[in-house]
Amino acid sequence: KVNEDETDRLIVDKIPQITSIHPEVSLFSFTPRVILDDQTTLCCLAMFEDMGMINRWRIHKETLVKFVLMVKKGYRDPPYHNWYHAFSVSHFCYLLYKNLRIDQLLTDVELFALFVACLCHDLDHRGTNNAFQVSSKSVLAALYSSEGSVLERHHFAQAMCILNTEGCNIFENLNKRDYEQALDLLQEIILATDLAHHLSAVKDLEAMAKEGYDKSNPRCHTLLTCLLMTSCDLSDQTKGWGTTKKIAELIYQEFFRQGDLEKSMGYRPHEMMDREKAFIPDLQISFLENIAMPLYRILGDLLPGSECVFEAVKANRDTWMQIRETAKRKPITHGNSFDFFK
Ligand SMILES: Cc1nc2ccc(C(=O)NCC(C)C)cc2n2c(-c3cc(OC(C)(C)C)ccc3Cl)nnc12
Ligand SMILES: [Mg+2]
Ligand SMILES: [Zn+2]
Repeated sequence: KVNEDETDRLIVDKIPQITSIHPEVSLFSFTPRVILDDQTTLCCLAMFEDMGMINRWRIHKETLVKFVLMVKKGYRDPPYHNWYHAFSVSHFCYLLYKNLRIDQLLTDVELFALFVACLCHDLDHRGTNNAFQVSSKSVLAALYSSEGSVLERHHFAQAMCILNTEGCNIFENLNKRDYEQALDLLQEIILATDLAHHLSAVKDLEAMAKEGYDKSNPRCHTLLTCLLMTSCDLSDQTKGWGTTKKIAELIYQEFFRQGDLEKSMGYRPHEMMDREKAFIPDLQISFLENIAMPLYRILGDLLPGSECVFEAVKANRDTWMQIRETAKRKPITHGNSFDFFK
């Protein structure tokens, strides 16, 4: 049960002007993880309000409060895939709206579905990846492994459960057409956060970046919403080095716990999940060069004004290269992968 007095207070109090939460909240340089946990719900309400979504979709304030609190409660507390990840991902979607006016490229239903997908996209994440669902024969694998994207199908199912909970359906006042489209988009966008799905779409994304975005082409809309979702999902990498370093600590805490579990089950874990083999600078340079930088380069090609975002990711890759050189000269003392974070 979401506690009553928090809900009541959020319902009664007027939604504040978003800049009253932090004057720099609309800048790409702003790091949403500085916002205190009990302020994140209020900030979500303020983002919905500032994007004009409460009026446009006739969302009942009480319904919105209950929805956001249920989503927040729907996250577990692994080191990385927790509520703060969903909140920071959603904040980047808000930045794309405020700074790059993505509302001029997408329909208002697509924009609404994208923001809701950001909030819901990792619901009930267990801190283990899709491969682990299958190898550990988890309940989720039993449910979804025949279709693939096991975790992402579960995240979507959890979002549907919340929308179907009494008093939490923020789509309730959409007309039939918008309602059906919003749910279809929500599923499509959440499924797009499967790394395998993204990697299979990169060729098409690069082609679209080359040809240019055609607002009259439905395929372009689909590709762009998926790209914006994955850009939000990785947005910690677009901030300063402090954030990049902190996120690496959290991600590898989560990865190494999975590796420990795999070892206890008699499996040999992926090197990046094996605390005895992982060399974090190399792994992060590879992730940034092979996944993050190509993603934000395409974003920069498609959205004028977002070049600064790509530059920030590149700068973080460069810092990892400096760390790598220093670390290579000074061998790791007692084989602890986290020495870089001292
Ligand atoms: C800092 C950071 N390092 C990472 C290092 C490695 C990997 C990984 O899975 N490598 C597997 C091999 C086969 C390539 C992911 C990493 N990662 C993600 C991430 C991105 C995802 O997919 C989208 C959003 C579609 C890109 C899905 C899940 C996650 Cl956890 N988010 N931040 C990170
Ligand atoms: Mg995910
Ligand atoms: Zn995510």
